[in-house]
Amino acid sequence: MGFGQTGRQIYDLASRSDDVEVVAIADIGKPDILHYLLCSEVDEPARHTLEGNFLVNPRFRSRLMRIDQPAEMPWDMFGVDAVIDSTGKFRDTACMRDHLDNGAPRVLLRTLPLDGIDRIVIPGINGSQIDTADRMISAGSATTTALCLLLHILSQRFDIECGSMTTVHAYTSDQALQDYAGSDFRRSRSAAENIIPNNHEAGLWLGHILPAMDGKITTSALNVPIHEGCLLDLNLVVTDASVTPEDINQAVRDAAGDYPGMVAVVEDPIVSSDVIGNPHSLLFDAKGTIKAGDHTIKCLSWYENLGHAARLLDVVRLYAELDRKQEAA
Ligand SMILES: NC(=O)c1ccc[n+]([C@@H]2O[C@H](COP(=O)([O-])OP(=O)(O)OC[C@H]3O[C@@H](n4cnc5c(N)ncnc54)[C@H](O)[C@@H]3O)[C@@H](O)[C@H]2O)c1
Repeated sequence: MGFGQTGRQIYDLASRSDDVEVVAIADIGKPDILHYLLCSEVDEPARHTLEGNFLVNPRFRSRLMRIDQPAEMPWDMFGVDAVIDSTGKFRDTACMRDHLDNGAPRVLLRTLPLDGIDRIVIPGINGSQIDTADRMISAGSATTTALCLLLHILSQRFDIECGSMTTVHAYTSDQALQDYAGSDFRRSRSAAENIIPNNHEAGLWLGHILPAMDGKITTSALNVPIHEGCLLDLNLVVTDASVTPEDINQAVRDAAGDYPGMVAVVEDPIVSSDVIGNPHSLLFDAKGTIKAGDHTIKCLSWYENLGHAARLLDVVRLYAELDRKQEAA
């Protein structure tokens, strides 16, 4: 549900996979406009045609439904294995329950939840801990995934006392182009003209993903006037005063191979536009690591939304594989 930037990226990735099919799409948008938006951003628009209310690609046909509430979407008619909710609107358990009550065996949020759910799954970190009983799931967010992957890698090599993360984030579609009264003071200011400080919820949920990091990392965001490409700025206080920036860089280089397609290290002096279209969830910037005093290390990493769309499909696959094993047992 939600055929926005993330939904379209998921759909295009699925259309080029050999295992995931999108059978139905719920959005408030008209089918011809959704198709137009999809074609405006994919590499091969000719692969995607609109036939009545169906989006069609060489692998599958997806029924477009103009529905704006999870309680109204008849998932049982489509026999789905899972629903991905990428509207950003239905983040509480009551709405997730509506998806389940309408025949979705599982619902996967594209972003962090508002209240307690069964599990937050970050592939590469806790994907092996999933359970067949999980029904309400979140795949975190692009920022949460980048942060957790980096903390996971560094905490296996270094003792981290505490730290702070700021994501320098591309604007999101819920921000106003012009000043416009919203629910939050700063987010009511023009996204096109301002650096806008925001809270970031990743810190609240870190303990669910990396228990050892619970309460140790504060998180915030600066939304900036660029369309795509985000920079994770992580400052860590490490116990060992002898740790050097090169030690940190080498730890990430050594670990990157354990996270194929998810983590990579860039040695070139890149900028945000260089990361557009990069499917990694964490692109560690080896030139960005510096040290202050004896214990404070600062490092930079890049990511963009496409990597998160890929991780959402990874989470769908993790549960499909678990179900297959369960059925075979
Ligand atoms: N893209 C990012 O970098 C990013 C980062 C953090 C959080 N988010 C949040 O995650 C959510 C999804 O991200 P996105 O970039 O795909 O957003 P998006 O705005 O591009 O997509 C949201 C889609 O959901 C649809 N939608 C909205 N309300 C709906 C409803 N009631 N019923 C059915 N469909 C509905 C919209 O028409 C749109 O197509 C947004 O809330 C966004 O703010 C995005």
